[in-house]
Amino acid sequence: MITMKDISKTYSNGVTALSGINVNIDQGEFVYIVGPSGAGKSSFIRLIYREVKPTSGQIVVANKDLSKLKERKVPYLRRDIGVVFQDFKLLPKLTIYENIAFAMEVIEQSPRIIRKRVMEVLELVDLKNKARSLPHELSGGEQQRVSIARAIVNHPKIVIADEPTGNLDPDTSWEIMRVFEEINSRGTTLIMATHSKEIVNTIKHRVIAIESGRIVRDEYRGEYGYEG
Ligand SMILES: Nc1ncnc2c1ncn2[C@@H]1O[C@H](COP(=O)(O)OP(=O)(O)OP(=O)(O)O)[C@@H](O)[C@H]1O
Repeated sequence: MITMKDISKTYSNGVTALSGINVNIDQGEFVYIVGPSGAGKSSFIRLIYREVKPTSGQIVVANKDLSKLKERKVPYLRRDIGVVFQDFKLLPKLTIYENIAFAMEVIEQSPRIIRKRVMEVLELVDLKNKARSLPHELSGGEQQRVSIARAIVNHPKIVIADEPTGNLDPDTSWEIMRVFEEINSRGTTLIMATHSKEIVNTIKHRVIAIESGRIVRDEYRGEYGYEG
């Protein structure tokens, strides 16, 4: 599903965020990306949905070689990938329903299919009763569940989450994890960068640890491995 071969990334300011990255992630896996601040976790994640391009090496995502992918084909790659951010990134003037529907409108789905699917994902994240609310009327945890609903509405093969619980309290974080577990159990590959020792050590999955731009550990059912 995702293969990186000898990937390195040096930004234009000369900072090398990643080097010598070799990794293979299969369909249906759940992978935590852990490591100290500045280690390269976000850079790793951004490579997958081609928010950044590697300086060297090969990366294949959902059978697409990203080094060869033309700019105009990037939207097709993004259909295979749902992205969840720490700060939700909901559109403030649109209702919850409209925020999610928007992701389907841009790929020109019919109104009938949109209506059915949006209600389906709202049900999955248990927010049907908030469909007409605006984002600011929801709690942080609810807003994050909306952003997860939006990420999965087009049935992506991969969901990527960069610090999705970073702005949430522990109870709310567990709710978010329950939703991710449900999505992953239906066969979606899940990749999540996190600083949460509790989550990684409680809900066991593969752990890829990055330090100073290199993979230093890759374990199935691994531990967080850092303090704090
Ligand atoms: N767009 C950019 N331009 C220049 N340097 C960058 C850019 N993005 C990240 N970096 C640098 O690359 C290195 C890795 O950053 P990255 O954000 O990938 O780390 P991280 O592990 O996600 O950190 P954190 O846990 O703090 O989010 C850091 O030194 C950072 O300053």
